[in-house]
Amino acid sequence: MGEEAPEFVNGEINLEGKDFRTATTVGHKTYLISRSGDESKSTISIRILDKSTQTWAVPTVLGTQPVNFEAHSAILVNENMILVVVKKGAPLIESIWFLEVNTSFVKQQSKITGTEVVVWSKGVLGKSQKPVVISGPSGVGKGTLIAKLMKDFPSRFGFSVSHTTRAPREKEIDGTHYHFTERSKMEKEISEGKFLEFAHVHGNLYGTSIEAVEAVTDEGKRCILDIDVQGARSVRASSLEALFIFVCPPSFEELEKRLRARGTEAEEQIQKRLRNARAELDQSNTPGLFDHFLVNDDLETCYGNFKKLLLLDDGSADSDDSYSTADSKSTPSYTVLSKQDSEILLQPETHDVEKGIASLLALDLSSLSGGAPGRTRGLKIQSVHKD
Ligand SMILES: Nc1ncnc2c1ncn2[C@@H]1O[C@H](COP(=O)(O)OP(=O)(O)OP(=O)(O)O)[C@@H](O)[C@H]1O
Ligand SMILES: Nc1nc2c(ncn2[C@@H]2O[C@H](COP(=O)(O)O)[C@@H](O)[C@H]2O)c(=O)[nH]1
Repeated sequence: MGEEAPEFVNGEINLEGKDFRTATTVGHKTYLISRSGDESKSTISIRILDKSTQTWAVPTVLGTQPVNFEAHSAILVNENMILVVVKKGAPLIESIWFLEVNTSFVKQQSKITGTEVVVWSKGVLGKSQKPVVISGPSGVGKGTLIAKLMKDFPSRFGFSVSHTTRAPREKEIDGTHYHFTERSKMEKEISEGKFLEFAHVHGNLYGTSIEAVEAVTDEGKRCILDIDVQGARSVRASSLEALFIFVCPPSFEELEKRLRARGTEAEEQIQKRLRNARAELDQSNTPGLFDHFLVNDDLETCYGNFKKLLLLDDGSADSDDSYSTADSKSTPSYTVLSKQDSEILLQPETHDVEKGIASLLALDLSSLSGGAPGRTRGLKIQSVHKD
């Protein structure tokens, strides 16, 4: 594993002098978190000691992990997760991570892999607006509506770039319209838990990676997903809270006309898409699946109604959860000091306090939401000023 073996003193793990290693006990298990590699290219490795059997396990580690840090500190948040603060010399918010050890996602993945599982989730300040899922039959105009929204509100909305095994159309750019990928590669990544949802659509595999959604929300934008009805159903069943909109054609004849006029599909594919359209229109009526329906007859009218649903018609922003006012651009390094109820105190390095560039911080975890396989949101940070 590339790091030193743990030493024991009186039956406990000896951590003395090892600022790169922490041991956190959750129930009868102790999670040993160590840095492996050097400071310029360090990653975290994890081992689990089952105290009842005195056996070590190397868990399957999922999620995006913290990299390139000097040291870390850790504290138990609750029986489900450990807060890990890494020392990075980067804005504090880049340093706050959660290691999930017992959440429902961990249990689900443990069942699938048949191994011990831990999952990383990055901490994010404040909450984000609900992503918007847009579904509807091929050719109805989803892409056209989304393109108009992106053009009018580029700083407010971001598109979740899906993965697909279908071949790119002329003018489609890899990484912008889709991540065009090989089926075997995509299937492997699905089995590694990297996808929020996936479905076989019109003979190809399509899917939304967790990273695709997080990349948009990390930029502070509202995420738009253009996915089929099966995908919408999977997102409904996931932990991602979203707004679900179904776009209907004014008639089946008009849908066929648009699909043909677009000129991107061969006849066989057009026939397949039209057959699937009937099924999608039927399934869109599943109770509780879609929150809103839009009929895309006249484009401008439909776009106006779309904006109304997103509360954009009167020039006001959609409900915007306020973010913490803590200065997330400061770069002092912090370590975990103590925990009381849902508040964790973080201590800056002594010389940062002496220089007057840092004070104690209180991390309020009472409104956490989300979590692995996505980000852990709802963090609030406040400076604690001494009188
Ligand atoms: N209201 C409308 N009236 C007439 N044509 C339209 C309207 N909306 C979209 N179109 C046209 O219909 C065609 C299909 O639209 P678009 O590509 O946006 O559909 P889509 O739902 O995204 O399809 P897919 O699911 O296959 O990606 C395009 O050529 C587009 O210009
Ligand atoms: N379940 C998912 N469906 C997706 C995703 N990305 C796109 N789609 C849907 O596929 C069809 C066809 O798209 P096309 O670009 O080949 O015309 C369309 O209904 C999309 O909504 C996805 O990630 N997951």
